[in-house]
Amino acid sequence: MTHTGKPGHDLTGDETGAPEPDGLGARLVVDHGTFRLDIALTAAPGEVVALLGPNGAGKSTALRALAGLTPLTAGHLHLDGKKLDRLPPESRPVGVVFQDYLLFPHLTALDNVAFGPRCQGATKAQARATAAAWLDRMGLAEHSGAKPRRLSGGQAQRVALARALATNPRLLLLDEPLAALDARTRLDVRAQLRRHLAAFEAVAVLVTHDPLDAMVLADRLVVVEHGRVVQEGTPQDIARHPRTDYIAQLVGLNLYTGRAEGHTVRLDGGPTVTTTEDLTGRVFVAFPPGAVTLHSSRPTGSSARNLWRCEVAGMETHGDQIRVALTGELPLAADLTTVAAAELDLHPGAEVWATLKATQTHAYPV
Ligand SMILES: Nc1ncnc2c1ncn2[C@@H]1O[C@H](COP(=O)(O)OP(=O)(O)OP(=O)(O)O)[C@@H](O)[C@H]1O
Repeated sequence: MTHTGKPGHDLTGDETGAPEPDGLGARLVVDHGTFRLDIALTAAPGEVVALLGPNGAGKSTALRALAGLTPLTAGHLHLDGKKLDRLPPESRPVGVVFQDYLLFPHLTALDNVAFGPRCQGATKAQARATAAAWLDRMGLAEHSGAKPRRLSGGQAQRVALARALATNPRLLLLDEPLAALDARTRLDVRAQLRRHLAAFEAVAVLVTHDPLDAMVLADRLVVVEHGRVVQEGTPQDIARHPRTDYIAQLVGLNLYTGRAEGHTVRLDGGPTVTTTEDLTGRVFVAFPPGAVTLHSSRPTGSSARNLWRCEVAGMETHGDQIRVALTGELPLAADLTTVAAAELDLHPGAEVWATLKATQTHAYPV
């Protein structure tokens, strides 16, 4: 991947008169009645950024604003130093892969891909040659004469990607690129898409509410909730240091805030937790559900510094484990094997004791 490693882009752009760097520099403000999107978004050429967030967070609105399908209420949009705000969608150097691909049903795969170059002024022969090269690169050469209805979901996805890339976009937008695929196809297509995105030298922005897609496909995640950016960083950084409940749930962690004094954190409105980190002041404390051990009676002689009395609020299968939701002194999720759940005679309302080793917790400043 061709990371330029450029430091933070100028977000204010023309407001300061500073030249805009290559890549994407945007502040997208869109008013939809009671909903307001207001996010800053920057990306260097070669970077893949995922907008991740729950339903209704504003991800699609952001994508539509980048594509020019929804006008900005305020803010700005620069790409490779050029201002795009007022350009109509068809004049923007932007390629879009829509969630359901939106291939032209009456055109062959080849002509679907040739459509963009044709619109850009290529002759029919040139456009078809470009399209054939892209289909070949996508491993679809033998399907070039097929109409979309004869293509599998994974093949249609690649045709849509080829169609977007055939126009040489400086910004590639992908809206939930894998959502239309079944679980098995998804795995393959995700791996292929990752390779194509890695080879793409301009900016790619994808929208997803699937954390796995985001983590596998993107170099950087921008998490959006209620129209605002709540956290951004590398997938590893976000998984290790979630800063909202939504992100903690996505990455499967129990997350709390509190005040640290050395190795002890007094959780907001809750008990204390002993951690390995030595911190002072406001902190987050996170730990995985698998780090919690449950006991049917108060354990004696346990070396765990963290011991809480809880009540089982609910249980559900989670992979090959049982995830137990607990209330009480400290609301938390615990994962245990089916055998362990049976031995503990767990059921909603059951009283249990939870222990957690300090070494399994992770504290970091708010
Ligand atoms: N054209 C529109 N007019 C009015 N409100 C809109 C319009 N488009 C979206 N909204 C509202 O804006 C908010 C954000 O919607 P958006 O589709 O951008 O969210 P999202 O994060 O993409 O969600 P999802 O994952 O469900 O697609 C929602 O409250 C939605 O109802």
